[in-house]
Amino acid sequence: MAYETIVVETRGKVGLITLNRPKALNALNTQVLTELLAASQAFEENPRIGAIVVTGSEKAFAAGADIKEMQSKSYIDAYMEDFFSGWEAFTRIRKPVIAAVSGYALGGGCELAMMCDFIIAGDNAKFGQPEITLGVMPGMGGSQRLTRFVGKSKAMDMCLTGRMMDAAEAERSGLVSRVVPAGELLEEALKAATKVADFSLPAVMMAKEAVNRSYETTLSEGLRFERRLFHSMFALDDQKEGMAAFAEKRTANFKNR
Ligand SMILES: CC(C)=CC(=O)SCCNC(=O)CCNC(=O)[C@H](O)C(C)(C)COP(=O)(O)OP(=O)(O)OC[C@H]1O[C@@H](n2cnc3c(N)ncnc32)[C@H](O)[C@@H]1OP(=O)(O)O
Repeated sequence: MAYETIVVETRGKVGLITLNRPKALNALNTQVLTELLAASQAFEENPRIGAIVVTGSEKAFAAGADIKEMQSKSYIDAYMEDFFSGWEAFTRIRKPVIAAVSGYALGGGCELAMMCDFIIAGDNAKFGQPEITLGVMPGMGGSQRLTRFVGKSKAMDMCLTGRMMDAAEAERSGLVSRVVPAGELLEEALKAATKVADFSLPAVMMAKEAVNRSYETTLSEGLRFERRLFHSMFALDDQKEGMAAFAEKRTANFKNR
């Protein structure tokens, strides 16, 4: 597929997707969604890829859903096409996905970052859910995911006032896993992704599935799910290799089997 709104590259075992609509600060339109899904699906199916990084430009990860594309929609348009539901497919990618956020991550941009497995932010990052200033509210998961990340009080503050959170506040609040100097963001994100990609892919995918399950179920069911997945890992060659490598004081050579 020829991509126009994203740039797709591989860096070793990492698939790198860069949002690329510089004139619109990477606003997320239907074409971006289609291309992002195609690229991430291609990485999902590529056995040489163990992790995916999604990033934007220095100024903007993404300044939101494309306001100009949606401004003239009617209620019936939005309802019949189940507007924004297509983004859920991105959350079904089973390989780990890291968001590397520099600059603005607003509205849908913040929501896309939260769909990833974790967020590494440049120290210039700004997160926000400013939809209220447009006469609407978050529609790509912000009211739900942001609340789970930062708690009710801060999520209400962000969604009701539309204010932005800087990188330091985002880290303190648990929205991002780490903050790095903006100039080193991509390098740090690729380093983290490469570290993940060097581990056993089935172990990584099961760990991702287990953490995600904690959002959807009770603690006792989640613990049971975790234990069952953990038990199943003793059927992996990679479990034998990982533990043998530890005992033999050498680096493990995982085969993703
Ligand atoms: C509604 C739901 C459910 C989800 C959403 O995501 S709605 C969108 C939420 N995001 C926003 O409201 C942010 C909108 N953008 C801004 O407030 C500003 O662009 C800024 C503060 C991020 C940056 O301001 P700056 O002055 O540096 O840059 P601009 O001149 O304003 O923007 C450059 C260029 O990009 C276009 N742009 C920016 N954001 C969007 C967007 N979300 N959708 C469409 N286009 C966007 C902006 O219009 C301008 O283009 P033109 O020069 O052609 O006007």
